Amino acid sequence: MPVPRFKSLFTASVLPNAQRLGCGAMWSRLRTILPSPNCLPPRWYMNRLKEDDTACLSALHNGQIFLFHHLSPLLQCTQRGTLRPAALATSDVQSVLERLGSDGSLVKKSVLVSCLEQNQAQFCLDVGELDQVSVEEACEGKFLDLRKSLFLLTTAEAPILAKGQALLRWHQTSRFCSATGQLTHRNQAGSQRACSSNGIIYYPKMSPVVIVLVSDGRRCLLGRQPAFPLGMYSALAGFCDMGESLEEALCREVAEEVGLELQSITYSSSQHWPFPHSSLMLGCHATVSPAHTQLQVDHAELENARWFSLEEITSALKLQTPPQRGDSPALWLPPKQAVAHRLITEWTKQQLLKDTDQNQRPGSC
Ligand SMILES: NC(=O)C1=CN([C@@H]2O[C@H](COP(=O)(O)OP(=O)(O)OC[C@H]3O[C@@H](n4cnc5c(N)ncnc54)[C@H](OP(=O)(O)O)[C@@H]3O)[C@@H](O)[C@H]2O)C=CC1
Ligand SMILES: [Mg+2]
Repeated sequence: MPVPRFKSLFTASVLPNAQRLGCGAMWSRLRTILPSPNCLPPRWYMNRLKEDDTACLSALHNGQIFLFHHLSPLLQCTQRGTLRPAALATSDVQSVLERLGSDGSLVKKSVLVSCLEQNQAQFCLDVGELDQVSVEEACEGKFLDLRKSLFLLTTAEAPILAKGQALLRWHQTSRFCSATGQLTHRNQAGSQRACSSNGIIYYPKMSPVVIVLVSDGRRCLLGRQPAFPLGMYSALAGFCDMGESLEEALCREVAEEVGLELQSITYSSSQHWPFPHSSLMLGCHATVSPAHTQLQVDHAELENARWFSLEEITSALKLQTPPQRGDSPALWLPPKQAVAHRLITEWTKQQLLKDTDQNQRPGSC
């Protein structure tokens, strides 16, 4: 497809304004002069689909769907033996649903999650009301628990599944208005619900969660919850309390869970995480004084927490398969898609650089 001249014009002049004014307002002003949908940058096109039910329905008919069954995504095996989320053409999903006796309205319950470069929209749909095995056979895939999927998937589509599950769950649990008790109705994109009696609009909610990799300069601190897979340790995390800043939440969580006082905090990156409902994970690094590293683990929160050396972490990062019952307990780290993994990788790189710098100093042997 030829690159539209509009695109470079928007990127250079309109996009910065859109960011300043807020995309919604900017979109309303510009919708009359914009070119056809597949010339729009994907983010703008997504915004249009959220506001225009007819356009969204048409995008759904020409789009792709990731299927879920009771919130577990459908995965397919690739020729190389790896797993990938099944992105099915809407027309194919429609025929499968009809063959399995569902009426045509089910597909309209899809929620908009993403958009490919050529503005082909991607949706998620939960077909929990149909027989799981029949859908798996018809679509040549398997529905797999999302937590397990995130450990197995290496594709860039993993965050789309996480977002899709969070949105689907929100719709399943937000059918009634909390003010009037009346039914709520969703827009076609699934980005909001409105009360049928007083029009209050509800948007999907996320809980802010802080997550921190604490270091004493030589080692990093990881904790283990009883529900974690065998051998897995992760960075310390906790929900923000109402009114707390990121820094206050971090200091409180670390003090509560392991009894340490943080010296410095640096922000790293954030991530949407679909568990337990829908969280915005705010990832940070923090340091404690090497003189005060004694842990007081709160066993109501954590099964265990301990300091890990650089060697232990680098070996764990190389592990390809999770430890099995009966193995000697090896350290197993969170999946690559998790912000905890990113924090651990960043810390490891920083420590290796520090070691290299020290070895290259004049006089070091
Ligand atoms: N992506 C990643 O890399 C990682 C993500 N995480 C995620 O971080 C999340 C938080 O970590 P965790 O250590 O469990 O948190 P906390 O240490 O805050 O402990 C969890 C407890 O906090 C209470 N709580 C307070 N606010 C909420 C809320 N909005 N939703 C649910 N529970 C709340 C609940 O207690 P009660 O039941 O008593 O009310 C819950 O059991 C986890 O859900 C986990 O999935 C964790 C590690 C890595
Ligand atoms: Mg915690």
